[in-house]
Amino acid sequence: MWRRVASLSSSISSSFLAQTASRLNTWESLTTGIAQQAKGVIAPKEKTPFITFVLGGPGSGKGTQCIKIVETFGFAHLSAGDLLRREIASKSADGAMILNTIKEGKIVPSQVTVKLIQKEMELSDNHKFLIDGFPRTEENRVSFERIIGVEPNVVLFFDCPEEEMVKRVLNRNEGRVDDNLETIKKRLTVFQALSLPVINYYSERGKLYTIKAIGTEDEIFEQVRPIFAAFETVG
Ligand SMILES: Nc1ncnc2c1ncn2[C@@H]1O[C@H](COP(=O)(O)OP(=O)(O)O)[C@@H](O)[C@H]1O
Ligand SMILES: Nc1ccn([C@H]2C[C@H](O)[C@@H](COP(=O)(O)OP(=O)(O)O)O2)c(=O)n1
Ligand SMILES: [Mg+2]
Repeated sequence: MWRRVASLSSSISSSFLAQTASRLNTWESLTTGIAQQAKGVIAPKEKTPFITFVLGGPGSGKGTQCIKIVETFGFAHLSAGDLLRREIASKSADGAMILNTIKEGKIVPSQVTVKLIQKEMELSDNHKFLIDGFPRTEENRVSFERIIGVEPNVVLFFDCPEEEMVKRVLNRNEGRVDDNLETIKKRLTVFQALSLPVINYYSERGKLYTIKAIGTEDEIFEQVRPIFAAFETVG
């Protein structure tokens, strides 16, 4: 599990820690390093993480399908957009910059977003993560790999016609500052220019699962379900 514990036994030998460190390899950066474990701050994560990136244009249904995946397969849902909106609401130092970026339909600097994702991953007891709306740019992707130190197991792409995405976003009714025609148009341009290359990257690496994101929510989920069911069977 991913739980933090108050202390590790002070009798843990350095050779044990060395072995643990080598087993953890990719997780050292995420868990702030083995040195802190030696100090008794953080317990080793017991399970290898299973990471799914959830991609698709604005309004393609990522968040809606993530809720179903969580209910059915027990993932932790980390929405990059929700984490950024939480920063705005908390009036943190980056809040004003994030708000302006989102209003403009642009992408927040990767370091900010990756740090928020990293914090949520560290705090989670789960080892299965749905990272929704990330990576949206090559810079996002490279930054995650550098800071977190792992690659996704699965990348879902919700492929939806633009006119359907626009219709859905304009009807979303969640009071979002970016759910207006002007911002959506900008977001669609950013999606084509910056997000499609990331989708192509994962396609070339054989990690991409493309979902035809039209039809009812349940019909779409029936395309999603077998992808995760297959991984459950494997282990
Ligand atoms: N299959 C669907 N058909 C019609 N509307 C949908 C469908 N899936 C989601 N929606 C609605 O479209 C809007 C955008 O969905 P959302 O899940 O927020 O997309 P995203 O996270 O990709 O922007 C929401 O109001 C949602 O209720
Ligand atoms: N990786 C990300 C994800 C979201 N953002 C910003 C810019 C996006 O337009 C907004 C909203 O993202 P969100 O995923 O919530 O949007 P949709 O659910 O696709 O409509 O947040 C970002 O800068 N970087
Ligand atoms: Mg969303």
